[in-house]
Amino acid sequence: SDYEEILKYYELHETIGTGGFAKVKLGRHLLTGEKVAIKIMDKAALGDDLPRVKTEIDAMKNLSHQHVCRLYHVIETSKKIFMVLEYCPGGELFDYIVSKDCLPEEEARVFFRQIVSAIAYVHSQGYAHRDLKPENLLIDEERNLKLIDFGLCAKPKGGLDYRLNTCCGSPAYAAPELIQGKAYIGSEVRRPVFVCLFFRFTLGPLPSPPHRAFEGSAAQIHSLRFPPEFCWVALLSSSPKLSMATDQRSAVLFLQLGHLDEDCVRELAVFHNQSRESISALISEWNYDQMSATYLLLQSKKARGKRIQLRIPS
Ligand SMILES: COc1cccc(Nc2ncc(-c3ccc(C(=O)NCC(=O)Nc4ccccc4)cc3)c(OCC3CCNCC3)n2)c1
Repeated sequence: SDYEEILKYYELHETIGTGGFAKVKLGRHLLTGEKVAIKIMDKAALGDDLPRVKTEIDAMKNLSHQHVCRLYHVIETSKKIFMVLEYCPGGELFDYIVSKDCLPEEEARVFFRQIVSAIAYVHSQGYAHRDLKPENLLIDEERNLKLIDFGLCAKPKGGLDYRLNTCCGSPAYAAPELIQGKAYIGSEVRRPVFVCLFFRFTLGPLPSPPHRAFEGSAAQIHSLRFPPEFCWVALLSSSPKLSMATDQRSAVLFLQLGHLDEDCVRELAVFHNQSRESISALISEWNYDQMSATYLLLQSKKARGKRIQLRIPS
């Protein structure tokens, strides 16, 4: 069956989300005990959207950043594609904001910085996300944000400055220039909704269509009853450019990828009864198979201060 291969390495548990053509189940990696999110796509249902999934998988293989959800393992069978991804126990940012009614400014500021850092990084790798919304921002165990995407990301052929025309993403969160059908540059589209969602405001009846509220002068924005003390106008200014300082830490991460974590390599070498050199060579191929998935999950476990002991499957 199509589940034979995935069940060799993971337990499958309840469904935690369904997107357009994907179902996401909670899983557990047998060797490390780590929870994972397993995105299951049916190749027939994907139809001519299949290339977009390949684009997403290639994108994920090139994206390694502390605020972008990590891809661990890809398994393809005759009918299905399984993507084993980082599980975020905190769920969606959207639910978190609603549950707290409003975020304290300091917390909103930290989240906002993490989003800008993730987006700047994704852009620096030549990708435009194109469906940025609170449902696609998840909270990890340290209450940091992780950017995800349900396969809408685009790597414009003409590079990032190529003028994208397809109006995509979710209308409710779209920036004015998108709704007005203007050609836009993927990396410059405004994100007014984040300013709203993050700053204390009571969810009054949004003027319809919602994006109208962000046009023009600050006066209209008061109609959203923004507390005046927030200096948000700069973010909603008419020039869409957000200066995105890429986060230096992601560069460090890339360097780390060059040097594998000795403890994790040793644990795998012992488990597989192989030399550390042969294990390091296998991991460094980054085939997104069981070897690299186990290495990444051990590294994540170690980063959280947990023991990295591989279990002999019972
Ligand atoms: C505790 O209760 C809860 C409750 C809810 C969730 C969780 N946790 C939890 N952890 C992990 C996931 C997940 C991670 C990655 C991807 C993905 O598709 N990556 C691909 C990707 O990131 N591309 C990409 C990124 C950046 C640039 C370019 C491409 C898909 C799903 C999840 O999903 C559940 C859905 C539910 C519907 N809304 C969206 C999330 N849920 C936990």
